[in-house]
Amino acid sequence: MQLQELASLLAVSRLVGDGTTEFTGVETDSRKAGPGSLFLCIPGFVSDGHDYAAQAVKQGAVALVTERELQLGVPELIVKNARHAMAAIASHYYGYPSRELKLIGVTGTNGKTTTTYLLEKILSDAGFQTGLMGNIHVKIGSDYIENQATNTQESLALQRILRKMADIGTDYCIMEVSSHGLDLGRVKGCSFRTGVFTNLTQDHLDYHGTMERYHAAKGMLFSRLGNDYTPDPAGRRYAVLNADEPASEEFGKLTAAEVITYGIDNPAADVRAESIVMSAQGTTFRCVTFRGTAELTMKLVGRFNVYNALGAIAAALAEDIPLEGILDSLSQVHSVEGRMEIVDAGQDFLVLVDYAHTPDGLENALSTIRQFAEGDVICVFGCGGDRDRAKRPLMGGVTAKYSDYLLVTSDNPRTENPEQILRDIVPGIEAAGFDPGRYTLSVDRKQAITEAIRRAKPKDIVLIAGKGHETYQDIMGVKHPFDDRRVAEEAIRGR
Ligand SMILES: CC(=O)N[C@H]1[C@@H](OP(=O)(O)OP(=O)(O)OC[C@H]2O[C@@H](n3ccc(=O)[nH]c3=O)[C@H](O)[C@@H]2O)O[C@H](CO)[C@@H](O)[C@@H]1O[C@H](C)C(=O)N[C@@H](C)C(=O)N[C@H](CCC(=O)O)C(=O)O
Ligand SMILES: Nc1ncnc2c1ncn2[C@@H]1O[C@H](COP(=O)(O)OP(=O)(O)OP(=O)(O)O)[C@@H](O)[C@H]1O
Ligand SMILES: N[C@H](CCC[C@H](N)C(=O)O)C(=O)O
Ligand SMILES: [Mg+2]
Repeated sequence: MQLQELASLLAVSRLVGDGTTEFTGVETDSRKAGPGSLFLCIPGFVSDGHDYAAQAVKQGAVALVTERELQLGVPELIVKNARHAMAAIASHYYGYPSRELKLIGVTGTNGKTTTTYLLEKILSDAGFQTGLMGNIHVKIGSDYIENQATNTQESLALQRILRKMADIGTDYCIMEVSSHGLDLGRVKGCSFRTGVFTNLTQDHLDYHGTMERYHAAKGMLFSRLGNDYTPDPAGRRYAVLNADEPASEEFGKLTAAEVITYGIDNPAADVRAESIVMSAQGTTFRCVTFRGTAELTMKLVGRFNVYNALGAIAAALAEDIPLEGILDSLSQVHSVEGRMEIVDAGQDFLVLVDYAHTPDGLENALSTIRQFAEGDVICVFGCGGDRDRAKRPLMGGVTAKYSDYLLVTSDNPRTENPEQILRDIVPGIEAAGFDPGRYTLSVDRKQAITEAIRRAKPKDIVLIAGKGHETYQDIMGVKHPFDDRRVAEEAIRGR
């Protein structure tokens, strides 16, 4: 492709040098920029891509997209906003792949991974070729690539993945859309078929600053849904909204897409769960929809998973998948990796690994466990570093409310002092009036898990929260191998 072709994408841009310069690849990371590539200079949070342009040119980059003239001996396309330009360029370079498949985005504070997983199962069981993008892995055809990057990829990586999916004839791509992804324009250029909203509770205030701005970021997914009322079913757009969530009303107004709602409490929801019966083995409910009513028995536990199932059902019904088929698929799901996952090494108490890492996630996980607990509830948890600090005491308060014993430990401290993160959690535990003799603080997560398991008596439940499927612990930028499930198994065997 020639550089001048990209200049035509943006009205406010300026070409310096030979516009006919051909490039054969696009990169934002100088370390990967090879001969013949176009290097995009992105100003980041830690460093500025412009500072790496010279390195990229040295490695063979033949042209640059920049926000200021760099004069490095190669042609430059100077743009106002490199991040926005990246999204436009990525979409163009990869040939607008989201137009060649049906893209379903799931956003919300909690439940994105679970909902995408359920929807992918339903659609693939219905005979469609599916792709998946989320923070456990990226699935392209039958290839699974573990996702070590962000939940929602940068636009360049995202469009590249969508191109691969489109090329192998993928019918549906189901992806998690994070608030960072929306705010940083990572999904600009994505033509979404459907947006699904799960819920909005506190998280990521370090990034968004206020709940209002966090709310507004989530709303972007819905304001983006098509404005072009195509009568052809293939061109229709749907906003699948949780009718029990206050934010849904506004998201419904933001979108031109057809709104389909789901819920438990709101009787006006288009897809509802009635007569819910929950147990430690699973959940049964009557599913009342605009395409009939049927009963579902699923192995997923907790009221929050009823919501996740309803969101998936509503989105699948919009795709004309028969209700019986949908419920049949859901009844087969055992658990989603790292979400209320049982660790069984033959012990006489229950050990669960769950990804709850927000106050609401913990409230859901623990209140569900409390309903079934016959013995004590022992909870191991921590809070991630370089993330929302305001949620730390709240997480302390929630765990104190539902647990009999707490082991407060490190999650991913990242670049923060692990001891300080623990100190930020404690005021919430104290404010809840929790007995100081019933909690311990230790930055060593392995030790905390081992101690929790040593303490467990028959019929107790140990919840190890926060890291779910993660197979590493990020300490000062170094990812040390760590898997809560393996550590728990070892501790059980070592008892
Ligand atoms: C705050 C944030 O979103 N940061 C993301 C951002 O990093 P950054 O802006 O700091 O990038 P940077 O390191 O300063 O580099 C700037 C530019 O210089 C380039 N560079 C850098 C070094 C070099 O040697 N050569 C070079 O060319 C980089 O490739 C980049 O283009 O761009 C990086 C590259 O795409 C991301 O990996 C990184 O995500 C980090 C890992 C992150 O922690 N993100 C979190 C906050 C996040 O996005 N989370 C959401 C929320 C999940 C949820 O809902 O719970 C998610 O979607 O995952
Ligand atoms: N609908 C829901 N409402 C509230 N809590 C939920 C819901 N679904 C799951 N959870 C809790 O939140 C945790 C994370 O769930 P899941 O991974 O599906 O969310 P996510 O939105 O993908 O999270 P992330 O933003 O980190 O990608 C689960 O382990 C569970 O404890
Ligand atoms: N997508 C979330 C994951 C948090 C997982 C938890 N283990 C932590 O490190 O805080 C985030 O980036 O905030
Ligand atoms: Mg997720």
